[in-house]
Amino acid sequence: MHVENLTLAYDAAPVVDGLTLDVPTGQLTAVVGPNGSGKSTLLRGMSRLLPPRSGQVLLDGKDIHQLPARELARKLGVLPQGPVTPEGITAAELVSRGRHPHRGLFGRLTAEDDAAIEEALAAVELTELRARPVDQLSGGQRQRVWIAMVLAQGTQHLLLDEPTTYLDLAHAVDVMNVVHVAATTGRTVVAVLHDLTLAAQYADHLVVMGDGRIAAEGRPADVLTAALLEEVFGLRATVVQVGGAPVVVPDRLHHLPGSG
Ligand SMILES: Nc1ncnc2c1ncn2[C@@H]1O[C@H](COP(=O)(O)OP(=O)(O)OP(=O)(O)O)[C@@H](O)[C@H]1O
Repeated sequence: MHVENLTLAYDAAPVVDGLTLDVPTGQLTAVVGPNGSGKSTLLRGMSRLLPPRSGQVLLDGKDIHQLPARELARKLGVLPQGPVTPEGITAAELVSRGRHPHRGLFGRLTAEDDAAIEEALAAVELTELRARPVDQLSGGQRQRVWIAMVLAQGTQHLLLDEPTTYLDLAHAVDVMNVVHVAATTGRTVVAVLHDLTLAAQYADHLVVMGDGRIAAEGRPADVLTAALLEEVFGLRATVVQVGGAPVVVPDRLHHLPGSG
């Protein structure tokens, strides 16, 4: 996947500003950055939810806006920020919607569809809750159902906007493990993440956004430095290496009122 000189806007001012990004194939790319830096907007632009002001997004060498919707849905799975759950739908029904792009003329689920749905539910440990209405699940369980839906779609490319929102740390790690497995089995994953430590632990490639542009990108250990955190996030922190990946320890004293 390649983003070329992409500019995105909701009104006059660009929110993503002439951004170029070569997404490494078959790897996990994490996009981090302060609130409002344009991460979700970038993902919307990459998934055709928002048309570009200028520039383009290429998938397998083709402009995503030139691809028929069904073909795009077979190649690209998207977890948007805050997806709206249809009323009364069960977990298994919602996950089965991930199979829509693959369904034939009469729309019946095939054995292959059933297997993909079961595998996705199991991957996020929701098999037992499959018959429950999604609007009766906890925020974290609901988030996992949506992730299962995207996984069931079985696409080569995945765009995930904050997949670990609402999740406790153990479930966040479980979901990141699932995402990591997807990447190690050849799928290309781009995930917006807020937790810098999780991002650094899992990402092959880290993209740091600041003000609609890429402030830095590369291997997490090279990118995530104290100087960058101060410059882009306005955060004073110490970065320590654990198991070869950087861990961010905020220097909270600098943020306490009256601490100067
Ligand atoms: N639908 C919209 N209409 C108008 N402006 C928007 C819309 N969505 C986002 N914006 C603005 O675009 C800018 C970037 O927002 P975006 O959601 O892409 O940032 P983000 O980096 O994902 O932030 P966060 O970390 O808070 O989720 C912000 O200034 C935001 O107010």
